[in-house]
Amino acid sequence: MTTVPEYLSSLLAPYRATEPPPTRPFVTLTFAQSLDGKIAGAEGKQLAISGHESLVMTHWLRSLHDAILVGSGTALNDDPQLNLRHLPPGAVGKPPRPIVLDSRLRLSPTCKLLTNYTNESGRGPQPWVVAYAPASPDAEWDIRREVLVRSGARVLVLPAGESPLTAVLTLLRAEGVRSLMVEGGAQIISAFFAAASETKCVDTLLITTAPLIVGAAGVGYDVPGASADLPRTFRVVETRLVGRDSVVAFQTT
Ligand SMILES: NC(=O)C1=CN([C@@H]2O[C@H](COP(=O)(O)OP(=O)(O)OC[C@H]3O[C@@H](n4cnc5c(N)ncnc54)[C@H](O)[C@@H]3O)[C@@H](O)[C@H]2O)C=CC1
Ligand SMILES: Nc1nc(O)c(N)c(N[C@@H]2O[C@H](COP(=O)(O)O)[C@@H](O)[C@H]2O)n1
Repeated sequence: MTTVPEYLSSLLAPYRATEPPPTRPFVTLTFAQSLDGKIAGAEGKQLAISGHESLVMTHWLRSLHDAILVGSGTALNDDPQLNLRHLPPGAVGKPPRPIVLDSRLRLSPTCKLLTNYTNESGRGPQPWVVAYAPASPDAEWDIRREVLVRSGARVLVLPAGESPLTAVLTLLRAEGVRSLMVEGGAQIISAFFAAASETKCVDTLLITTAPLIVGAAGVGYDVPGASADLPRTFRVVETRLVGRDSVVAFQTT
């Protein structure tokens, strides 16, 4: 198949056909988990949770968004590429802009996101790093920023302190991002669940569950007040088997 699966394009059609709110992009929160709700192994070890078919699905989903966001924990731990390399040969898809939410500018200047950008002849979009300004002048922070910029990143800076995710989303919308796919990791997923229940800032939630048990030492995520709040925030719109994995899609109520 060389075009986006119909169920994915229909899922996002309402958002792709309309203008997002002025304060945020359309947001899709998505991740892969085991049957026991783990997204990584002990000590954050990256796991191949998705089977081949659902991994391809995730790459099609990436192609339907302007940008894809991960936290700095994921960027440091997994050194992801966030591109479309698992699409089948001949497939045409627009690569999303990678964005790392990196409060303290910990991203490595030699990470794949930056080296892919600077080394590739047919470059994808420039990676953006969203950071928070230091509370007081900090020469080391200034150097880290300079190094990242020289290594190919665009660094966007929010005011000092942990800005709420709504401020991050407003900044990205002001910078022209109309649709944002959020892939993780654990802290970011938990923060988006909390923000979704408070402000309904997640339009689509798509969870891939693989038939694996990781065990108690694996990394999970938190959903505040889940049993009461999830149905108030999201309704199920699609459940399907994708290869050996089950995929459940929710949209905001
Ligand atoms: N199975 C899956 O689909 C995925 C699994 N993962 C796994 O997740 C793990 C990494 O997760 P974490 O260590 O929790 O790191 P994370 O990727 O959630 O990043 C956390 C960092 O994000 C930044 N941040 C900025 N604003 C924030 C806010 N409002 N709330 C929370 N964080 C904010 C902070 O610098 C914080 O340290 C890795 O083991 C990785 O393999 C990551 C993505 C997807
Ligand atoms: N969909 C999905 N399935 C898994 O099994 C995973 N481990 C992840 N992880 C996420 O994908 C990122 C890696 O992306 P690249 O393959 O390098 O493009 C990783 O950092 C997690 O965000 N996702």
